[in-house]
Amino acid sequence: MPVTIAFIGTGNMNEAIMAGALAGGYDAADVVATARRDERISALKEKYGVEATNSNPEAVADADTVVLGVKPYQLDDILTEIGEHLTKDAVVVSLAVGRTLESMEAKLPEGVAVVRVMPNTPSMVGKGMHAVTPNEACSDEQLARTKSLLAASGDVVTVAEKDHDAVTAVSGSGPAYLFYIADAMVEAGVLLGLQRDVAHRLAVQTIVGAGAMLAESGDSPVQLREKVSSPGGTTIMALAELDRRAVRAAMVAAMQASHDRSASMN
Ligand SMILES: NC(=O)C1=CN([C@@H]2O[C@H](COP(=O)(O)OP(=O)(O)OC[C@H]3O[C@@H](n4cnc5c(N)ncnc54)[C@H](O)[C@@H]3O)[C@@H](O)[C@H]2O)C=CC1
Ligand SMILES: O=C(O)[C@@H]1CCC=N1
Repeated sequence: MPVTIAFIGTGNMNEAIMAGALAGGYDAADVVATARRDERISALKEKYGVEATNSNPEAVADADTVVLGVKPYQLDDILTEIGEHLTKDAVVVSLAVGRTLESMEAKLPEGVAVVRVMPNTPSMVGKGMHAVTPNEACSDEQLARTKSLLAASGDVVTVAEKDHDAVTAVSGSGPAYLFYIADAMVEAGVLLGLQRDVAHRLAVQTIVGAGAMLAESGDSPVQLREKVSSPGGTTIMALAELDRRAVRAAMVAAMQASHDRSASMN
C-alpha cells in the first residue's frame, strides 16, 4: 500500500498526532515518520510499526499529507528540502508556532496547499486542541483530510490566521499554566501537612473533575465557581486571597507574553 501520511521531525507533537491517528484507525502501512537519530528511527518503527527514515525527501515522495513537527527555526530548511519532492495533491501541515502561511509559501513551490495548525500536548492522550487555518491554495478536500487526521487526537477548530497568536496564548501554551497550578496545589498541600502522594492524587483528580464539569455541564466558569463558594465559607476566602494577590492580572499578563512571543517568531 502506498504511503499517504509523512510526519517530518517526529518529536513530542508529531508523535502525539501520529499515535492518535494510528489509534483512531489510520493504517501504520500508510505512515512514514522521519527523525535524525538512528535510535529514534528504530524506536518509532518498533513502537508504531510505521516506516521510519532520516530522509525527508524520500518520506514525502508518496505522501498526500505532510505534517511538519520541527521547531520554527528549523522550518525553512525543511520546506526548502522537501518542496520539489512533494506530490501534486500534497497538503503541507505545519505545527510551528508563530510561522505564518505567507512565510511558509515563500519557501515552497507556487501553489502548494498549506495548513497552519496550533496544536497542544494533550494530543498525547487524545484530548488535544487543534486550531487550523488553510492557505488560498488548499482545497476543501485537502482541509477536510487534514482535519480528519487531527481529529484523531483531539478537537479541531478553524480560525482566522490573525487569531493564531491569541490561540497560542490560550490553548497552545495553556496546558503549562494548568501544570503550574497543579504543582502549586501539590506543594501547598504538602506545606499544610499532607503526604506528597496524597496531595498529588487530590490535586490531579480535582483538576480532572473540574475540567469534566467545564466540558460537560454547560455552565460558565463563573457559575461553576459560585457553586463551590458558600457565603463566608472556605472557598470565597481562598478566592479573595487570589484576587488580593492579583492572580487574574498575572494570568492576563502571562498570556499577553505568550501572544507577543508568538507574534515575534515569524
Ligand atoms: N510542545 C508543544 O507544546 C507545542 C509545540 N508546537 C510546535 O510543534 C513543533 C514541534 O515541537 P515539539 O514536538 O515540542 O519539538 P521536539 O523538539 O520534541 O520535536 C522536533 C523534532 O524534530 C526533529 N528534527 C529536527 N530537524 C529535523 C530534520 N532536519 N529532519 C528530521 N527531523 C528533524 C528533532 O530531532 C525533534 O525530534 C514546533 O514547531 C512547536 O512550535 C505547537 C504547539 C504546542
Ligand atoms: O512554547 C512553545 O514555543 C510551544 C508553542 C506553544 C506551546 N509550546
